[in-house]
Amino acid sequence: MDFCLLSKFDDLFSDIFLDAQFLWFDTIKLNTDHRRPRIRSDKVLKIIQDKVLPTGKTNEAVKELLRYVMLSYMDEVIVCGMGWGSGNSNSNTQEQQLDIIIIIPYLVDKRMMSASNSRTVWGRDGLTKVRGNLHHPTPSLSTMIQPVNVVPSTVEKNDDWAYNGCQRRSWKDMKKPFMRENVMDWTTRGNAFSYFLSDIDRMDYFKHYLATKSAKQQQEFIQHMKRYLYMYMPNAGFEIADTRRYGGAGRRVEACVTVTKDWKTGDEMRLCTGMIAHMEPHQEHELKKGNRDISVMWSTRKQCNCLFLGPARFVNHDCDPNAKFISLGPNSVTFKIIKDISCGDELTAFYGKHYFGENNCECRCATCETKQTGYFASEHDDDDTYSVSTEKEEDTAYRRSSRKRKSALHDHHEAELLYRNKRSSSEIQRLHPIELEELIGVLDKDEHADIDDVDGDHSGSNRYEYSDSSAIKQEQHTDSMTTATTTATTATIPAVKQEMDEDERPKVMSIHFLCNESSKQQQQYRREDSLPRSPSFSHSPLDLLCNAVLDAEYLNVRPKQEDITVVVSSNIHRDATDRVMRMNNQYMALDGQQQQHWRSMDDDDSTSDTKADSAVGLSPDQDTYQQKVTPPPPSATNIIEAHPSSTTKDDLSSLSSAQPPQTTTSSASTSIATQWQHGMGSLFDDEQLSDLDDFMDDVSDLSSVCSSDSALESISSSSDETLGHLCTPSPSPVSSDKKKRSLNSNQTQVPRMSSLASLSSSSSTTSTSSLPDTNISKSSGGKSGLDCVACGRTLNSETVSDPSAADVAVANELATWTWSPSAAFADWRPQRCPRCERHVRVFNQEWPARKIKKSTGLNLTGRTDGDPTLIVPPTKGASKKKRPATKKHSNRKPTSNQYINSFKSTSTGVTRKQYIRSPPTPTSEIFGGVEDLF
Ligand SMILES: C[S@@+](CC[C@H](N)C(=O)[O-])C[C@H]1O[C@@H](n2cnc3c(N)ncnc32)[C@H](O)[C@@H]1O
Repeated sequence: MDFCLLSKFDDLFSDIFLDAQFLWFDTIKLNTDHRRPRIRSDKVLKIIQDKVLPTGKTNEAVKELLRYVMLSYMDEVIVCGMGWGSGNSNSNTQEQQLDIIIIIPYLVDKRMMSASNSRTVWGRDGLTKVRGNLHHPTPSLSTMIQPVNVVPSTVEKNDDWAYNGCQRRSWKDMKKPFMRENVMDWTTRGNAFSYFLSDIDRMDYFKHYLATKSAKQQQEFIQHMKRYLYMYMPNAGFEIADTRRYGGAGRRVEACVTVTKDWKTGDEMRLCTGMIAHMEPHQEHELKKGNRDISVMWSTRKQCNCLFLGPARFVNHDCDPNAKFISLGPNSVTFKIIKDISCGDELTAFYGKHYFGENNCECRCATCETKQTGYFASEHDDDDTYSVSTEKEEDTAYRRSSRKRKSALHDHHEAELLYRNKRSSSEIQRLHPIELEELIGVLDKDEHADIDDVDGDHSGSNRYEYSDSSAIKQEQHTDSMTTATTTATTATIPAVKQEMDEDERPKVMSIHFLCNESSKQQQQYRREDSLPRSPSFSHSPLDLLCNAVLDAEYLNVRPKQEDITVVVSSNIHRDATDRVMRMNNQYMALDGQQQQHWRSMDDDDSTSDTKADSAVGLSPDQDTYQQKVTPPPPSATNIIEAHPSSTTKDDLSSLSSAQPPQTTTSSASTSIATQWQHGMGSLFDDEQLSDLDDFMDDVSDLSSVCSSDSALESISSSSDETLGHLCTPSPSPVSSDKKKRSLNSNQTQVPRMSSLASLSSSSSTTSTSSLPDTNISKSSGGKSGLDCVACGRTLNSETVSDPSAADVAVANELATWTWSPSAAFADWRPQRCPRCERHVRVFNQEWPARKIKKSTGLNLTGRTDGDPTLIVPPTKGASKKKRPATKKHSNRKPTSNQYINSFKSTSTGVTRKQYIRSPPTPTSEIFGGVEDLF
């Protein structure tokens, strides 16, 4: 697919399907000239809610979208006209002539515009203001619109006013004085407008947009639109959320993907897809210039950079990811789960070893934070690190100051070894009994299998059950067909080339299954493969041994691996000789049958891979590794949970000091999560749930925005005394300066705790995001004194730990917990946190009220202590429960009748739908208002 086009499509769809719906910040766009289209997002949402959310009918949604978007556009126009007429001096007073001004979009029939006898020219500022209130950006409107005067009272249904020119009539002909409501009434009855709109109806926006596109491009447009719609499908199992983890010092909000249900290892998230487009070097350069090269991937097969777009592009990198890229076809990518993921966790993949600088030295993933590597590596240890023994050097390979020097060497060495590894596979066979060629064969075969699978078995956890499945399959089929001609390519050579050519190695995600080359290219690769290898590598025993070691590792991991990019982890070199000798000895000691068995075990092992994409191939077995470094002693936190009152400080402190922090944290996280799930489980009765309920259940709080330290704070506040000990500053060698860098997405500053420090980023991404909002209300009483009415989190002001981030925080105001009333919303105070607001708007569900079937005395956090400060939103079974938070905010000024009504009904017992209408928020207020209009 053409890069330019795909990037434009992606900007458009991420805007209308994400930014305008789901998120309260704008995702990064690839085109600087992108402007949000003037499409009513509530209309789009309605289509999604009608067609996709309940039944997953994306085809119908696409049809509707294409048909109605222009109509929505005109609705907006009417509002603008009304706003202007009601308050501006350009319009006459109630008793006098009044022009209702309709802005006719540029794209609308030109005849209408030429027919207009416009008198009133809109000032750009006035228009900006009106439109600003409607949450629309203001592009160069002056070039996009033309004023037209219409006199409402005199325009009859069949008046051919548009073509005969607009006649100006007196507003006083109207029976009622000009009031906002009358205009609404008029527009609703809309004689003229019904005619007008029906005309517009035939000129829809997207059709116009697509008119200039070829049939293939139109197809791609629709296909890409569907990729975004898949996000809303009931069985999608993921959603796009926000995170500050990767946002740099300014804690910029970025997008991430969080899962909305539990995923098991081996599952494929086939509704979270991305498309890859080939990119020319100059295009890449352009992206780089604008700092928009976020989704660039290196295709080792195509030997070029590609752009990776679609919802899948929001998956962030983690050095110990829980998913890996897999192919849905030559240009289509999705994810395979490689570690069990709990609902609410962030989905992560491995981009490549050097994506974030040498050895990912700038990586901010949770794993790096836990291990104090990457961005979180200690400056403190740097200088000593490089000069110590080799083994130690490998242990501290990611230390910061030595990073450049070391990694340069490391990479060179690595690439060399890698190349030799490939080169001398025959020699290695002599050393090692398992045939490398065979293994590579398996890899290729598996890659085929993976792609073939797309067309075949859909019996996985997320198979397509809806009418669009055929369309999806069709796409996949097309992709697969293309793939069939290309998968024969041997991927190892480009991989080696990539590793070898240090200068050319791009800072890109490494996806290796891209395989769209022409057969000519494939032949070229094959030719290269058969060429004699470079003689520049020595054949010394040491080299051969290294090769053997690499192969030993290679063979040690699961051979069913689609990824082909091979990156050698520094850990691999450790105990290299030992391992080879041991393996050989063991193998040789077996009789023929056992050897056969050993091999088949290797073949069958489907659970050992823990690294996605390129890292998996040669990474040491993760389980073994983890067992080595983190023995599982009893966890202090577990004890606290089990016996909160009986655990003494001494017990805790001794436990705390007796075990490695990672272990404690990890256990704590798991344990708390389990406890919570257990508590919540008692609320639910899964078997009785309808399909819809299942979906609702799947939609969860995505805690990326949640301050992980808030959770810590909550935990610590829940057993303040007990945990007091643990809250002493960590004896970690990390300097205090460095600690500040453990910023993550925290808003609340709490002491770093030795045992709980890494709770916020406990191993992998299974961190607090999967935790409930335990004791949220206890931690509330924030400075602003506001709690989210749904989840109870405190809507407190942002505390930015990094002084350099302060200005950025201001810019991010709307995307944070911080609120500041603007002129437009002077009477509005936030009552839901952004996440809950989003769920209410999009899913018609108050988070986390869904799925709760009956009142069990448990509050929403799953605790049974009946804390009166905790909020229990009305649910199916407990709809009459009074919400303390409602009471708490009841003295606030209601902003609309609707608010008051729904407010009343809340206190008398309401349906869930009624409940979600209250209280007003910026979006609900606006959209509510606009809905009232039409
Ligand atoms: C493919 S995008 C992922 C989605 C991205 N967060 C967004 O909002 O569009 C890749 C970008 O995400 C950020 N990112 C992802 N993983 C990261 C990590 N482990 N460390 C630092 N930045 C990361 C970087 O800005 C990177 O360029």
